[in-house]
Amino acid sequence: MSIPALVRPRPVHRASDLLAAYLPGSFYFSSPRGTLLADGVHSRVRAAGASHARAAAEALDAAAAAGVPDPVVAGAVGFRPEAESGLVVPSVVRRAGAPAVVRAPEAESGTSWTLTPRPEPAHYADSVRRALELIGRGELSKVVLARSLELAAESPVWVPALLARLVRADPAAYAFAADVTAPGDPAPRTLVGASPELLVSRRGATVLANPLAGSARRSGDEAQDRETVARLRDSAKDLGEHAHTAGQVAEVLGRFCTDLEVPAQPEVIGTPTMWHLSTRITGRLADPAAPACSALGLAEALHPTPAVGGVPGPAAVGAIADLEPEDRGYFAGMVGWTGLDGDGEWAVTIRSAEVCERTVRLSAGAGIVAGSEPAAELAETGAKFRTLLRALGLEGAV
Ligand SMILES: C=C(O[C@H]1C=CC=C(C(=O)O)[C@@H]1O)C(=O)O
Repeated sequence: MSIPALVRPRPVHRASDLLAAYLPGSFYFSSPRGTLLADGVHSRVRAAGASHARAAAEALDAAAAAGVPDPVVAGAVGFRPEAESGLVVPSVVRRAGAPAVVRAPEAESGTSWTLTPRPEPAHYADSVRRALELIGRGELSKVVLARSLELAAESPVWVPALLARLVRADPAAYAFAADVTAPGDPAPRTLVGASPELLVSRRGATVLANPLAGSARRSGDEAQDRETVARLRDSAKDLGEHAHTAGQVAEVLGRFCTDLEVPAQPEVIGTPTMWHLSTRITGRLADPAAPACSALGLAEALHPTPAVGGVPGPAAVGAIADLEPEDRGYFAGMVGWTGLDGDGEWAVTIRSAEVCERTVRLSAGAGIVAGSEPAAELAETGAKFRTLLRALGLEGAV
């Protein structure tokens, strides 16, 4: 006679209820795989140096021993993991299915904002030129250069409403809101966004990564978008930019997997505001029990992919430090969760903003390769801002 496995029944929630229950300080993450809302802090995960996976595994074991139901490590890690990290084991986790498609609510209007580009567009274009010189000298093949928009509202920004608009505008996105308050912040700080890019997801021994690179603005006009997609699919510059990213992600995952499936050609995927070249890479883990093979361990091994860093990686990270006047903070890092069994899901923190009371700092980057044009990269980063600007009711402001 077989003995039924002991299972802890999970409460059943609706994705829309979890979204409605989000409050600043909670952790929210939704994707086509499901929705997770986490509250309270059972413990904080403090990693020595850049490696969080081992500290996370220890924190999860301790939480399970203390009786925390369904323990997960959740939160965000910045572009420079040694500088910014906000990972916790929450006290309570609620899960639901993927967000449903509903009519996106109109963004608030009537708030007046001041907008400050950081750096000035001309400075960004100049940085692109300098990156092209490095590429011309053979020091780099690709580097992603980012810029930010700093917005200030008249009154505090209500993050739950902003998150709800992001989720409803694109229920298939990796949508998130994570508390990233740092000592010295005048008020709570939240990282919020709707990323199209899955860094890595793990379910049992199966892993999936979905690197994106190579982009075009989505106009909303069907005929024009058909042309744009056809051009993107054939663009040697974008295909090259994409190959750097997909190749590196496949190479890193190959170290952990017994078999890996990498499509020969990227496909084009769309968000409400952009088109991207996309490669879905799947693999089977050789040793799923190793902490390095947890979803967080794999995410750390992959970060920064050339979708946010460049090739070769260390030279690109150095060039970013030299050419970008502002620190990236949590932009172009990772956000997600990992459970006790090592399963989980981590997205790249792009199409995101850090919100602190009345201020919103949103950032976007573009991959620079031989053949890139400063004006086009400036326009591409501007187009990428639209995910957040739309949700703030500010599209067309830049
Ligand atoms: C760095 C960003 O996008 C990355 C992901 C998709 C396409 C990209 C590109 O075409 O440059 C970027 O690598 C961003 O949105 O800020």
